[in-house]
This record gives sequence, structure tokens and C-alpha cells, in this order.
Amino acid sequence: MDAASPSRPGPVPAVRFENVTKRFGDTVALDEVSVTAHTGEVLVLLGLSGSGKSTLLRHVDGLQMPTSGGVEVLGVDVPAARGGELRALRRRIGFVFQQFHLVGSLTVLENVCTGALGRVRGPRLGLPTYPRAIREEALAQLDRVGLADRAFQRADTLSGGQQQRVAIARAMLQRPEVLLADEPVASLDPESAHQVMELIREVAAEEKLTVLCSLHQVDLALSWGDRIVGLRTGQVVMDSPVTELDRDEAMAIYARVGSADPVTVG
Ligand SMILES: Nc1ncnc2c1ncn2[C@@H]1O[C@H](COP(=O)(O)OP(=O)(O)OP(=O)(O)O)[C@@H](O)[C@H]1O
Repeated sequence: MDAASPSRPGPVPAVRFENVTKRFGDTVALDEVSVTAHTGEVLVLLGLSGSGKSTLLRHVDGLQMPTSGGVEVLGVDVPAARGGELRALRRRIGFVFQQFHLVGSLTVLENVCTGALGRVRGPRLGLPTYPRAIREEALAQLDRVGLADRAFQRADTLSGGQQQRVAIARAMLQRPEVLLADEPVASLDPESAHQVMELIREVAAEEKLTVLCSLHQVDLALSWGDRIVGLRTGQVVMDSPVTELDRDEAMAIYARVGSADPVTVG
């Protein structure tokens, strides 16, 4: 670069996969995957069941490690990270699951409080054992997702959509920089799914989160994400901003299973 020209910083990679291969025995779950999510970007992973979406997400917080290739998240070399470094990284990454993973017998508020376990010392058993500041913060997060009035109800008395909103509040209490969502609306009716996806988008924008979200619904992905990465049998067959995709191109991720030709877009 010309020394006299003003330097304009480019987008900062929050998550970077470089030629990642993951094998489970004879199964190649990820095959030379290279994907970058920049800070604040909302990236959707699309692909058939078994195409590698969950495996990719689990590599972001080091729940799984690559057989080969590099994974860098928030500046941390994940495969090289050990013990404390990996735990510190995981505290910066929130996770929302298809099945919510709430403790049904606990109150909604206590479930949200568990999101702070990474930053309060010692085990916690029961709501009063959490510092008051955490309980207040948890209540504020519940308010944010529209469920403050349900704080003292058992979590398993809520609808699926409400439970997922609680799970989002719990993830937010963690104050994450990256949010991973593994088919967050697969168990919800269309209206609840819409509300949950809106909510994720809203909190992501407010907190400038980088989001990686696996979905099966092409239309939802197109209206919701910034970028779509299509996976087929562990390979990236599409990586494109949604603005450069139309529905037929996105549907091709599903329609062309079995074809030897990668779907190339953009
Ligand atoms: N722990 C594991 N042990 C063995 N094989 C695995 C394991 N995890 C994933 N696989 C295999 O890796 C491949 C990719 O699975 P993955 O769960 O990542 O797909 P997916 O796209 O998330 O599917 P779905 O949409 O059904 O959740 C599949 O063939 C799966 O059987």
C-alpha cells in the first residue's frame, strides 16, 4: 500500500476455517472446508441432514477438533488451545440449540442465570446463590426477550418458542461475541420460528455479534442472513451474500445432491 494513502481497516475475521477436514472413522464430515465469518456478520449454514453443519459449528468452540486444517476464532488458534485458554474462548461464544437445553425443573430465571456460570466463581444451586447483580441482569435479559413475567415459572411449563427465547436470554447473559445456533427453529411452528429468528437478528445487531446459524429453511435463510454457506457431504458448495442469490440458486444446495458439480454462485 502507498504509505501516504489513509489505511482503511478491512472486515475483521471473527471465525476462520482453513482447509478443515474432519473424519469420524471412514466418514468425512468436513472436507477441506474454508469459511470466514467477519465480525458482526450473520452467516447461515444450509445443507441436507448429514452435510456437516453441526460438525462445523462444534469446531468453533472446540467441542470438536479438526483432523487437519486450521480453525481460528476471536484470534485464538482453537486446535492449539488447551485448558484455560479453551475455557476462556468458550465463555466468549454463546450456543443456542434446536432442543433449547433448558433444565425443565428449574425456574426460567435460574435457567437464564446459568448463562453467567462462566463469570461467577464456584457451583451454584438455587436462585439465591447467584449474586444479586447477576439475577438483575438475568431479569433484564428476560425482559428483552419479552418473558420477564414468566421469570418464576418452571421452564418446562413454557411453549417451545418461549423456551427458545429463554435460551437466547441465557446465551446473552454470557455476553458472547460469537453466537452459534444449531437449527434453532427446527422444532417450532412457523409463527414462533419467525419470532425467534427476529429476536436473534435483533440481539445480534444490538450486541454486534457474529452469528453462525444452521438452518434447513431456504426462504428463511434468504430473508434473515447476510451470507449463505451451502454444505454438501462436508464440502462447501456455495458461499455467497444473500443479496447475490436468488431462491433457485439457494435451493440448488438441496436439489443437486448426488451431482458431481459444485454449485457456483457469485
Ligand atoms: N460424533 C460423531 N461420530 C461419528 N460420526 C459423526 C459424529 N458427528 C457427526 N458424524 C457424521 O458426520 C456427518 C455430518 O454430520 P452433522 O451432524 O455435522 O450433519 P448436519 O448437517 O448437522 O446434519 P443435521 O441437519 O441432521 O443436523 C454425518 O455423516 C454424521 O453421521
